[in-house]
Amino acid sequence: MILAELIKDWPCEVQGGSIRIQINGITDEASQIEPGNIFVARRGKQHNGWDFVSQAMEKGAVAIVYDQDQPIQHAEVPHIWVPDCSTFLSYACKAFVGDQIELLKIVAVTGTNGKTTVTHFIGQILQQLGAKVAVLGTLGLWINGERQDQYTSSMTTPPPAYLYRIFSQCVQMGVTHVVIEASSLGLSQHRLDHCPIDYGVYLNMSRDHYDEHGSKEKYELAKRKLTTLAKKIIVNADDPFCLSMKQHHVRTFTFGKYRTADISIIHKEIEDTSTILLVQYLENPVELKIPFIGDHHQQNVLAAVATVQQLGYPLQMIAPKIPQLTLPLGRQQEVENTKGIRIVIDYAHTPSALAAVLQSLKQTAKKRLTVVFGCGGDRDHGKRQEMGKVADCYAHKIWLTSDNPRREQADMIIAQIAQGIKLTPYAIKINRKQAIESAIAEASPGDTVLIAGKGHETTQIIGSQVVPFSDFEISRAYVSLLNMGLNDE
Ligand SMILES: CC(=O)N[C@H]1[C@@H](OP(=O)(O)OP(=O)(O)OC[C@H]2O[C@@H](n3ccc(=O)[nH]c3=O)[C@H](O)[C@@H]2O)O[C@H](CO)[C@@H](O)[C@@H]1O[C@H](C)C(=O)N[C@@H](C)C(=O)N[C@H](CCC(=O)O)C(=O)O
Ligand SMILES: Nc1ncnc2c1ncn2[C@@H]1O[C@H](COP(=O)(O)OP(=O)(O)OP(=O)(O)O)[C@@H](O)[C@H]1O
Ligand SMILES: N[C@H](CCC[C@H](N)C(=O)O)C(=O)O
Repeated sequence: MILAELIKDWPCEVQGGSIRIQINGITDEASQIEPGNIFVARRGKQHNGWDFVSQAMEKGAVAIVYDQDQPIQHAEVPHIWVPDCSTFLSYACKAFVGDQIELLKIVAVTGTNGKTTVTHFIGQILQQLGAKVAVLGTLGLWINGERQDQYTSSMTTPPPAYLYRIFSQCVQMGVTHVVIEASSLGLSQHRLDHCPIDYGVYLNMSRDHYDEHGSKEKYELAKRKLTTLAKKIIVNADDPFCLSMKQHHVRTFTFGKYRTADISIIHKEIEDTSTILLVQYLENPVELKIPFIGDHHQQNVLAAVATVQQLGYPLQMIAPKIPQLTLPLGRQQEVENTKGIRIVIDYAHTPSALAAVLQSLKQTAKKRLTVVFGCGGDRDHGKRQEMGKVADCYAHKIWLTSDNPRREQADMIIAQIAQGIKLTPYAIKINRKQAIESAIAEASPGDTVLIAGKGHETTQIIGSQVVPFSDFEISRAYVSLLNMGLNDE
């Protein structure tokens, strides 16, 4: 593509070089520049992209985009001033891949909890119905249920330089539907600004990321942005915030527990490990046999069913696919053992997620319920005490430990969580491996041990160090020691 063509419809001022040059990509990460790319020198909270212009030039950048008052450094290439680098980045990455992505049906799911779960449920249902589906989010890129290891962004909602490259690859591979997670930070940081989203799904709204956004209001405003990006919104009518999104869009569809929703639950039965819902849309009720229990999973399945219905598949075709649904990695993942203890790994890292998973485990717990968890460093401080309160409410024993302390002190984070615990006995073990092993060692047959917060994660971030760490592998290794009797006293 010719640079002049790319920038002709965007407000900008150009100095130096020529804009009649061929470009072959755009990025704001200097280390990712390949010869022929444009470097967008974006100012962030940690760094100023302008400081990496020389690195970008050495790697072969052919133009620099910036939005600050800076003297030109490399007059041999065009310096393009734009009002805002982040929105330009989103616009330019989309323009670079062109109209081909209009061939894709794009669904974006937002909510405090359940985005990964619902995107994967939608993907699983569509795949069973014969579509070729890409699912993109916290667990990376999956196409028809297979993880694509070549995909490298660690973000839930990938920045534009990744997003549009993936869309373009999806078109080449014959993908028909792309289901993405729209995180609040992804929305506020303009990662999705020019994305042609057909359906925006609003799942739920509660506390998370208040510090990163600056306030509860700014977090909510970020979530609201999806109403301006999606052609139609699909809304959880049981959640007041989600329902209020109807005021901001003319095309809405609702799902929920009550008959006022477009798709609603008219009858429910809970069995040992499954839930049967009778749901209704217009006059035809259908039965959904959900292979899990827990109110949150009813919400997730209903959201997925509503979305697939809106994509054009009748409920009668969707219903037979529901019993085959599986939870994504690290979501209520069981660790098998011969000691009769139920050990569950789960990604709950917000107060409402922790409440949801503890509530559903309590429904089936035969004896005591123990929870092992911590809270992430450099993330919302206010949720820590709230998570302490939730654990206090449901568990018989709490083990407080580290969860990616990042640049904070793990013991300080734990002290903030402990402020929420009033009645339940708790123990502190900063070393997460020891905390997990102690909780399992202390459990008796019939007890349930929930290890929450890190789910599928395979690392622990301490300061600037990233060390291998998996709740699942540590628990599995420990139970196999127990199974061999090596740890019996
Ligand atoms: C708060 C936040 O989201 N920050 C993201 C944001 O940082 P930032 O805007 O402050 O950028 P910065 O790091 O100051 O860098 C400024 C510019 O310099 C460039 N740079 C920087 C350093 C360098 O060596 N070379 C270089 O070129 C950067 O690419 C960037 O263009 O842009 C960076 C580059 O894309 C991201 O790495 C960074 O994610 C941080 C690491 C992060 O952890 N984000 C998390 C909180 C996040 O976004 N999470 C949500 C999911 C949340 C959820 O699901 O609950 C997500 O969508 O992933
Ligand atoms: N609908 C829901 N309501 C409340 N909690 C939920 C819901 N769905 C899932 N959870 C809980 O939240 C945890 C994380 O789920 P999931 O990964 O699907 O959410 P997410 O929104 O994608 O999180 P993140 O974007 O931070 O990765 C689950 O392990 C479960 O404990
Ligand atoms: N997407 C979330 C995941 C948090 C997971 C938890 N283990 C933590 O590190 O806080 C975030 O980046 O805030």
